[in-house]
Amino acid sequence: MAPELVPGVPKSSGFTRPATLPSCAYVTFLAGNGDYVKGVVGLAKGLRKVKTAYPLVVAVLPDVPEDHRRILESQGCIVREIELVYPPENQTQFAMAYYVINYSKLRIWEFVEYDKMIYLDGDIQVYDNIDHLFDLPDGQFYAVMDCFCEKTWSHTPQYKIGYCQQCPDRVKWDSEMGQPPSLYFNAGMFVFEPSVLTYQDLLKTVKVAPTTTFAEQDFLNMYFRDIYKPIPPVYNLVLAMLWRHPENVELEKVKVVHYCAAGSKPWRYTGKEENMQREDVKMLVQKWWDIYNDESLDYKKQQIGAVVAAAAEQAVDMQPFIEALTEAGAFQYVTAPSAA
Ligand SMILES: O=c1ccn([C@@H]2O[C@H](COP(=O)(O)OP(=O)(O)O)[C@@H](O)[C@H]2O)c(=O)[nH]1
Ligand SMILES: OC[C@H]1O[C@H](O[C@@H]2[C@@H](O)[C@H](O)[C@@H](O)[C@H](O)[C@@H]2O)[C@H](O)[C@@H](O)[C@H]1O
Ligand SMILES: [Mn+2]
Repeated sequence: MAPELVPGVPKSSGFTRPATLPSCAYVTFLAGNGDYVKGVVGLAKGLRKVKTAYPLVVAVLPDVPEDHRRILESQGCIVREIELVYPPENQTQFAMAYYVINYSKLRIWEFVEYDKMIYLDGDIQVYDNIDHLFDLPDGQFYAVMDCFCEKTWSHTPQYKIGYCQQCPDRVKWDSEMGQPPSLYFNAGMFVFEPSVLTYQDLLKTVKVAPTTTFAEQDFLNMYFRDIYKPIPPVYNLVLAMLWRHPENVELEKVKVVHYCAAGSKPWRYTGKEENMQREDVKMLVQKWWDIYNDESLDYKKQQIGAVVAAAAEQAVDMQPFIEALTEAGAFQYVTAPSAA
């Protein structure tokens, strides 16, 4: 009999996979012992809520403490330790000082047990299933176009003349300034194919690349410029788009929200920063918390529920197991419909 197909299970897990079925996974990045772990827990629960068929791998730097790693594993994440990637010696002032650690995202190209991965920042939430992105044609780098209108871009020529790729006709690029900037993506979400050759070339190139304000985001845009393919903004709503380009946003259709505007990280939200009192921002922050606080989305409860439902379907009497588990305090359990 053909081996059971378990989509997204890495080959190394002992399952036999037909060569034709690609192995896919979501991957995020976690550094430090701070509160970004809440972002990753929220992401894991959000992906479960939209019933993704694929696992979430968390690439952790060595400074992520054991207890945070245990929390992530208890939420069904695959925790993989990676080494720090140091950017070359530089005098550049990054837009955010902590961007210096973001170069370590490059390590995910080494996860070659997966044929295709979707990278998601820890400050992203997925509100609709996006598994279909794994079916995009190979050989391209897919991501959503960023916006140049936030103050974080004030150092750039495009900001100085008010040009933004989100609305190239509002203020046209002045050809006297040379070529307009190439299409530029936000590196908080992208679809890519792990590869040892690409990984080695990335690490070699980053050592000699100029360091710039948006650190690894700028570097990835330079590196993948020739194969970058924009995908619709519903797959990565850079929050500032709500007030910078509302004409490009249909909020009810948005599948992925990126809480990257200053003050918008839900787990740190105070509402004090600019734009943070907007009704749409407050709604999106609440939406994130509703998932984060939803215990029915916790990994353990979901798994037991799935096992019992499957057993009920196969008319297996789970009562003795449920009584034993309940006595052991494993969970407050609503008895599954009787198999009879
Ligand atoms: O202290 C930190 C800062 C950043 N990150 C990771 O690096 C990503 C990029 O940083 P951030 O999202 O804050 O950048 P932004 O998208 O806001 O520019 C985060 O989403 C996290 O996955 C982290 O784990 N710990
Ligand atoms: O290290 C550089 C970072 O650059 C990007 O964030 C920026 C960028 O998108 C600007 O365009 C926005 O104005 C800004 O708000 C936002 O924080 C990525 O989201 C993040 O993952 C990371 O790569
Ligand atoms: Mn982010």
